[in-house]
Amino acid sequence: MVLADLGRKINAALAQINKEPIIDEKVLDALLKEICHALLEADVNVRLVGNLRKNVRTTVNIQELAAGINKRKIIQKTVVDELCKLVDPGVEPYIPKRGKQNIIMFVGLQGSGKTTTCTKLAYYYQRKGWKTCLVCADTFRADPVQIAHEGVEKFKKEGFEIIIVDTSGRHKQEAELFEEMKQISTVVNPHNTIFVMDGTIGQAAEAQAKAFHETADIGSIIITKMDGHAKGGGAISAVAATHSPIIFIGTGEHIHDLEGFDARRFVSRMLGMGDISGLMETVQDLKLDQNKNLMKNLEQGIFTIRDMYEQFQNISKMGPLSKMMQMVPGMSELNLQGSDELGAQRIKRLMTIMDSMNETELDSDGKIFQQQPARILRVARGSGTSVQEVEELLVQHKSFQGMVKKFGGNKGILKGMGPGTDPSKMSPQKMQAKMAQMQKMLPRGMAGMDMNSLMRQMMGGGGGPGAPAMPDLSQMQNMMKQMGLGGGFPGGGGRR
Ligand SMILES: Nc1nc2c(ncn2[C@@H]2O[C@H](COP(=O)(O)OP(=O)(O)OP(=O)(O)O)[C@@H](O)[C@H]2O)c(=O)[nH]1
Repeated sequence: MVLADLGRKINAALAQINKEPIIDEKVLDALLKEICHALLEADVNVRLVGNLRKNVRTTVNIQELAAGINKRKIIQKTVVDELCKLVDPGVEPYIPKRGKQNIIMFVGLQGSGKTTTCTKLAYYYQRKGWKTCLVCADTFRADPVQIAHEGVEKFKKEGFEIIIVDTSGRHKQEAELFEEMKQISTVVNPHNTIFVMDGTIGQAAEAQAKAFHETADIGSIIITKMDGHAKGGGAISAVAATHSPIIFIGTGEHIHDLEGFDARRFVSRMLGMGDISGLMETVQDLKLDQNKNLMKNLEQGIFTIRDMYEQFQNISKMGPLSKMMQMVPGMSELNLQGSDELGAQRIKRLMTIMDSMNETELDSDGKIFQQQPARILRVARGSGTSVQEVEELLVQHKSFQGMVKKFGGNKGILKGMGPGTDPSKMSPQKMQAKMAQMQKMLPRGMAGMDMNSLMRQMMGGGGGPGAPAMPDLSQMQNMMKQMGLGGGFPGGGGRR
């Protein structure tokens, strides 16, 4: 993601002031110049960048700051606050209400990713247990207004809670598009109109957002295509043009590639500081607390084969592992997109093997297979795999057990995240402590690595027992293996 470049540049500028012996006007000017330059390069609107510079200068008055006050900290905090303001209009988005009918209308230009995003959003709510449906008024036929109206009325009668209306962006004339949008809006009377914007459009974003804002009562924004080469800065201007909050960003073409948006978390992730509360929410979404046995086991550092099976089931529902990894402080710079397919395929394969295990085996810690190797042959035959693959699964399980001991247990990261914990209510101190704890758990020497060669090493299947030892990379590979990613399986590949 190109935003990571922006984050890196801002980070470097912020870090630079730590090296300056004296913080004076000159240092502040140089810092602001660097930051503004980076923002402009990322296509953030010139006026917004100018505002940011002015606001920082107003808030941080070097002359008036008393001696002894930590000027560096004040400058850094002010810059982060201003970056957050860029993407946060200070307006609360519409929150759907349970048990009610929430009509959500999508608008946006052709190709912005509307239809894809409607589907992702419908799936997002469905996964969370809402009765959800889609009205496809995104049609070539001449009667989209009627289709939208009839569709919404039908689903209202049937008691759907989330009714998403997709509209068309295929018009030769902008005026026609806006007229149709108005007519559909009148007949479906949406609770929330979501403006979908392509994250790659750069400086054109502001004018486009303004035009939509003047016609439709835009309630929220979703920015798509924030994977790949989106500079993203242009789309940020949409917030200022519409005074509407970004609620999600699209980060790929798959149904899971929709991420909730929160200004502070976004900036924190962009600056490589991780997104602990996002990670905690994701972990909570795994509904560990509904599985009392697992929670109890984790706290004691126990992890049976069945636990692994259930976690794979949950993870498959949650979407790509790379999304979770990017929330870990220091991991955001790793572009793990390509490994998702591989991870998903691998998980499926491993689950097939576990499907052929009996109750005793599933509830065991895996040692039973070493004691009675005939079981391995039986499972391999039953699952249509090979002895080697079953053995690989057992190795995988063992490394997960190690991970659970590290992350779980009394001092683990999962401690305090049991049933009823709400990460959004966690105190900043506790959040900070968790973050520091996670950072300590990361493999040594990750910072400053050549990411390309790291990716080559991880995905190239060069790892696994027997591979030449690489001090930093082997640790990284281990971690990736433990998370179920990377080509590090012994004899990688197997039958697929
Ligand atoms: N990489 C990436 N591609 C996306 C994302 N969202 C949508 N796309 C792709 O963008 C293209 C256009 O998406 P659509 O959903 O058809 O766009 P639309 O706005 O509905 O377009 P019309 O139906 O023509 O109005 C498709 O190829 C999608 O797969 C995203 O977040 N990332």
